[in-house]
Amino acid sequence: MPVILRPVTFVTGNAKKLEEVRAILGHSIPFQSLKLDLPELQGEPEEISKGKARLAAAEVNGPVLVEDTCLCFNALNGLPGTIIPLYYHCCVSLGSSLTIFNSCRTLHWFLEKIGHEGLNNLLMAYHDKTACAMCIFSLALGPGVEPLTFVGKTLGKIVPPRGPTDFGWDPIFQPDGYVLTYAEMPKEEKNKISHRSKALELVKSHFAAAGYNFHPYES
Ligand SMILES: O=c1[nH]c(=O)c2ncn([C@@H]3O[C@H](COP(=O)(O)OP(=O)(O)OP(=O)(O)O)[C@@H](O)[C@H]3O)c2[nH]1
Ligand SMILES: [Mg+2]
Repeated sequence: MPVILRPVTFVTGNAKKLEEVRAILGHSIPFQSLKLDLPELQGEPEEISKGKARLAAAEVNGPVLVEDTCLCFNALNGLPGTIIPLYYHCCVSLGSSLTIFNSCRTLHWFLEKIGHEGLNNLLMAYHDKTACAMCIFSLALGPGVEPLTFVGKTLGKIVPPRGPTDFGWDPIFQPDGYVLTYAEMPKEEKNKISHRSKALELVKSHFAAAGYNFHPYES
Protein backbone atom coordinates (compact mmCIF):
# COMPACT_ATOMS: atom_id res chain seq x y z
CA MET A 1 0.00 0.00 0.00
CA PRO A 2 1.67 3.27 -1.08
CA VAL A 3 2.41 5.80 1.59
CA ILE A 4 0.06 8.75 1.55
CA LEU A 5 2.07 11.94 1.42
CA ARG A 6 1.53 15.62 1.46
CA PRO A 7 3.56 17.31 -1.27
CA VAL A 8 7.23 17.21 -0.40
CA THR A 9 8.85 20.39 0.91
CA PHE A 10 12.25 21.06 -0.62
CA VAL A 11 14.14 22.92 2.08
CA THR A 12 16.97 25.16 0.93
CA GLY A 13 18.29 28.65 1.42
CA ASN A 14 19.93 28.65 -1.99
CA ALA A 15 17.86 30.23 -4.77
CA LYS A 16 20.09 28.91 -7.57
CA LYS A 17 19.74 25.34 -6.34
CA LEU A 18 16.01 25.77 -6.16
CA GLU A 19 15.95 27.10 -9.72
CA GLU A 20 17.78 24.00 -10.95
CA VAL A 21 15.67 21.60 -8.91
CA ARG A 22 12.50 23.15 -10.31
CA ALA A 23 13.83 22.92 -13.87
CA ILE A 24 14.96 19.30 -13.44
CA LEU A 25 11.95 17.96 -11.55
CA GLY A 26 9.31 19.84 -13.52
CA HIS A 27 5.99 18.33 -12.48
CA SER A 28 7.38 14.85 -11.89
CA ILE A 29 7.14 15.16 -8.10
CA PRO A 30 4.70 17.52 -6.39
CA PHE A 31 6.81 19.76 -4.22
CA GLN A 32 6.95 23.17 -2.68
CA SER A 33 9.99 25.01 -1.40
CA LEU A 34 10.82 26.51 1.95
CA LYS A 35 13.77 28.55 3.06
CA LEU A 36 14.76 27.38 6.52
CA ASP A 37 17.83 28.30 8.45
CA LEU A 38 18.89 24.88 9.69
CA PRO A 39 22.05 24.34 11.69
CA GLU A 40 24.92 23.07 9.55
CA LEU A 41 25.88 19.63 10.76
CA GLN A 42 29.16 17.81 10.72
CA GLY A 43 30.19 14.38 9.56
CA GLU A 44 30.31 12.37 6.38
CA PRO A 45 28.43 13.98 3.47
CA GLU A 46 25.58 11.44 3.56
CA GLU A 47 25.23 11.86 7.31
CA ILE A 48 25.20 15.66 6.99
CA SER A 49 22.46 15.42 4.41
CA LYS A 50 20.42 12.90 6.44
CA GLY A 51 20.79 14.96 9.58
CA LYS A 52 19.57 18.01 7.74
CA ALA A 53 16.55 16.02 6.51
CA ARG A 54 15.70 14.90 10.05
CA LEU A 55 15.81 18.48 11.30
CA ALA A 56 13.80 19.74 8.35
CA ALA A 57 11.14 17.01 8.71
CA ALA A 58 10.71 17.87 12.39
CA GLU A 59 10.44 21.55 11.56
CA VAL A 60 8.01 21.08 8.66
CA ASN A 61 6.18 18.17 10.29
CA GLY A 62 5.88 16.46 6.95
CA PRO A 63 7.85 15.01 4.05
CA VAL A 64 10.98 16.92 3.11
CA LEU A 65 13.74 16.83 0.56
CA VAL A 66 17.08 18.50 1.30
CA GLU A 67 20.34 18.64 -0.60
CA ASP A 68 24.00 19.16 0.08
CA THR A 69 26.66 19.78 -2.51
CA CYS A 70 30.37 19.06 -2.40
CA LEU A 71 33.22 19.92 -4.71
CA CYS A 72 36.07 17.45 -4.55
CA PHE A 73 39.67 17.99 -5.60
CA ASN A 74 41.46 14.74 -6.28
CA ALA A 75 44.93 16.19 -5.79
CA LEU A 76 44.26 17.43 -2.27
CA ASN A 77 44.26 15.25 0.76
CA GLY A 78 43.41 18.23 2.91
CA LEU A 79 43.88 21.94 3.18
CA PRO A 80 46.42 23.94 5.15
CA GLY A 81 46.38 22.90 8.80
CA THR A 82 44.99 26.11 10.20
CA ILE A 83 41.79 25.82 8.23
CA ILE A 84 41.32 22.10 8.62
CA PRO A 85 39.26 22.53 11.79
CA LEU A 86 36.95 24.78 9.84
CA TYR A 87 35.89 22.16 7.40
CA TYR A 88 35.19 18.55 7.23
CA HIS A 89 36.31 16.09 4.77
CA CYS A 90 35.73 12.52 3.98
CA CYS A 91 37.64 10.24 1.75
CA VAL A 92 36.03 8.43 -1.08
CA SER A 93 37.70 6.20 -3.59
CA LEU A 94 37.29 7.51 -7.05
CA GLY A 95 39.07 5.12 -9.33
CA SER A 96 42.46 4.83 -7.77
CA SER A 97 42.61 8.33 -6.41
CA LEU A 98 41.75 9.57 -3.00
CA THR A 99 39.22 12.36 -2.98
CA ILE A 100 38.58 14.89 -0.30
CA PHE A 101 35.14 16.37 0.01
CA ASN A 102 34.81 19.77 1.55
CA SER A 103 31.71 19.92 3.64
CA CYS A 104 28.89 21.97 2.32
CA ARG A 105 29.04 24.87 4.69
CA THR A 106 32.75 25.16 4.48
CA LEU A 107 32.71 25.00 0.74
CA HIS A 108 30.39 27.98 0.84
CA TRP A 109 32.70 29.67 3.31
CA PHE A 110 35.76 28.69 1.35
CA LEU A 111 34.43 30.08 -1.89
CA GLU A 112 33.46 33.33 -0.22
CA LYS A 113 36.89 33.75 1.30
CA ILE A 114 39.22 32.74 -1.49
CA GLY A 115 37.09 32.98 -4.63
CA HIS A 116 37.56 31.17 -7.90
CA GLU A 117 41.15 32.25 -8.23
CA GLY A 118 41.95 30.98 -4.76
CA LEU A 119 40.36 27.61 -5.52
CA ASN A 120 42.48 27.40 -8.68
CA ASN A 121 45.57 28.40 -6.74
CA LEU A 122 45.02 25.54 -4.32
CA LEU A 123 45.79 23.22 -7.20
CA MET A 124 48.62 25.25 -8.71
CA ALA A 125 51.31 22.96 -7.37
CA TYR A 126 49.58 19.86 -8.69
CA HIS A 127 49.45 18.43 -12.16
CA ASP A 128 46.18 16.75 -11.29
CA LYS A 129 43.33 19.26 -11.67
CA THR A 130 40.60 16.63 -11.71
CA ALA A 131 37.58 17.12 -9.51
CA CYS A 132 34.20 15.71 -8.75
CA ALA A 133 30.97 17.59 -8.14
CA MET A 134 28.72 15.65 -5.81
CA CYS A 135 25.16 16.17 -4.71
CA ILE A 136 23.39 14.31 -1.94
CA PHE A 137 19.64 14.56 -1.65
CA SER A 138 17.90 13.20 1.42
CA LEU A 139 14.23 12.41 1.59
CA ALA A 140 12.50 12.10 4.95
CA LEU A 141 8.85 11.12 4.73
CA GLY A 142 8.14 12.75 8.05
CA PRO A 143 9.50 13.37 11.53
CA GLY A 144 11.10 10.27 13.00
CA VAL A 145 11.27 8.45 9.64
CA GLU A 146 14.78 7.43 8.61
CA PRO A 147 15.83 9.52 5.58
CA LEU A 148 16.82 7.95 2.27
CA THR A 149 19.76 9.38 0.34
CA PHE A 150 20.38 9.78 -3.38
CA VAL A 151 23.85 10.64 -4.62
CA GLY A 152 24.86 12.10 -7.98
CA LYS A 153 28.42 12.73 -9.17
CA THR A 154 29.87 14.45 -12.19
CA LEU A 155 33.57 14.21 -12.92
CA GLY A 156 35.53 17.09 -14.40
CA LYS A 157 38.44 19.40 -13.80
CA ILE A 158 39.13 22.75 -12.17
CA VAL A 159 39.93 25.52 -14.64
CA PRO A 160 40.41 29.31 -14.47
CA PRO A 161 36.97 30.93 -14.23
CA ARG A 162 34.93 31.23 -17.42
CA GLY A 163 31.32 32.27 -17.80
CA PRO A 164 28.73 33.98 -15.61
CA THR A 165 29.50 34.12 -11.91
CA ASP A 166 26.00 33.92 -10.50
CA PHE A 167 26.28 30.40 -9.07
CA GLY A 168 29.05 29.26 -6.77
CA TRP A 169 31.92 27.44 -8.43
CA ASP A 170 30.16 26.79 -11.76
CA PRO A 171 32.72 28.99 -13.63
CA ILE A 172 35.68 26.84 -12.57
CA PHE A 173 34.19 23.37 -13.06
CA GLN A 174 34.55 21.89 -16.54
CA PRO A 175 32.84 18.51 -16.79
CA ASP A 176 34.64 15.66 -18.57
CA GLY A 177 33.87 15.54 -22.28
CA TYR A 178 33.02 19.25 -22.47
CA VAL A 179 35.00 22.31 -23.51
CA LEU A 180 32.65 24.55 -21.54
CA THR A 181 32.46 25.13 -17.82
CA TYR A 182 29.15 24.55 -16.02
CA ALA A 183 28.74 28.35 -16.02
CA GLU A 184 29.28 28.66 -19.78
CA MET A 185 26.77 25.94 -20.63
CA PRO A 186 23.18 26.74 -21.35
CA LYS A 187 21.27 25.88 -18.18
CA GLU A 188 19.45 23.04 -19.92
CA GLU A 189 22.76 21.47 -20.83
CA LYS A 190 24.11 21.67 -17.27
CA ASN A 191 20.84 20.27 -15.98
CA LYS A 192 21.20 17.25 -18.27
CA ILE A 193 24.62 16.20 -17.00
CA SER A 194 25.04 17.77 -13.59
CA HIS A 195 25.65 16.08 -10.25
CA ARG A 196 22.27 17.52 -9.23
CA SER A 197 20.38 16.04 -12.16
CA LYS A 198 21.96 12.62 -11.62
CA ALA A 199 20.90 12.59 -7.99
CA LEU A 200 17.43 13.82 -8.91
CA GLU A 201 17.06 11.03 -11.49
CA LEU A 202 17.45 8.62 -8.57
CA VAL A 203 14.92 10.59 -6.53
CA LYS A 204 12.46 10.44 -9.43
CA SER A 205 12.99 6.71 -9.89
CA HIS A 206 12.38 6.20 -6.20
CA PHE A 207 9.10 8.09 -6.34
CA ALA A 208 8.04 6.21 -9.47
CA ALA A 209 8.84 2.83 -7.87
CA ALA A 210 7.27 3.67 -4.50
CA GLY A 211 4.06 4.92 -6.11
CA TYR A 212 3.37 7.41 -3.34
CA ASN A 213 -0.07 8.93 -3.25
CA PHE A 214 -0.18 12.63 -2.61
CA HIS A 215 -2.83 14.49 -0.74
CA PRO A 216 -3.29 18.19 -1.38
CA TYR A 217 -1.22 20.20 1.04
CA GLU A 218 -3.04 21.53 4.08
CA SER A 219 -1.04 23.82 6.30
O1 LIG B 1 28.81 26.33 -8.87
C1 LIG B 1 28.05 25.68 -8.20
N1 LIG B 1 27.26 24.77 -8.83
C2 LIG B 1 26.38 23.99 -8.19
O2 LIG B 1 25.69 23.19 -8.81
C3 LIG B 1 26.30 24.17 -6.78
N2 LIG B 1 25.55 23.63 -5.82
C4 LIG B 1 25.91 24.21 -4.67
N3 LIG B 1 26.87 25.12 -4.88
C5 LIG B 1 27.58 25.93 -3.91
O3 LIG B 1 28.27 25.07 -3.04
C6 LIG B 1 28.32 25.63 -1.75
C7 LIG B 1 27.82 24.66 -0.76
O4 LIG B 1 26.46 24.35 -1.00
P1 LIG B 1 25.39 23.86 0.06
O5 LIG B 1 24.98 22.51 -0.40
O6 LIG B 1 25.72 24.01 1.47
O7 LIG B 1 24.25 24.95 -0.25
P2 LIG B 1 23.73 26.19 0.55
O8 LIG B 1 24.20 26.22 1.95
O9 LIG B 1 24.00 27.39 -0.28
O10 LIG B 1 22.16 25.90 0.50
P3 LIG B 1 21.28 24.90 1.42
O11 LIG B 1 22.22 24.10 2.28
O12 LIG B 1 20.38 25.77 2.20
O13 LIG B 1 20.53 24.02 0.46
C8 LIG B 1 27.50 26.92 -1.83
O14 LIG B 1 28.40 27.97 -1.98
C9 LIG B 1 26.66 26.74 -3.05
O15 LIG B 1 26.32 27.96 -3.68
C10 LIG B 1 27.13 25.12 -6.17
N4 LIG B 1 27.99 25.86 -6.88
MG1 LIG C 1 24.16 24.44 3.26
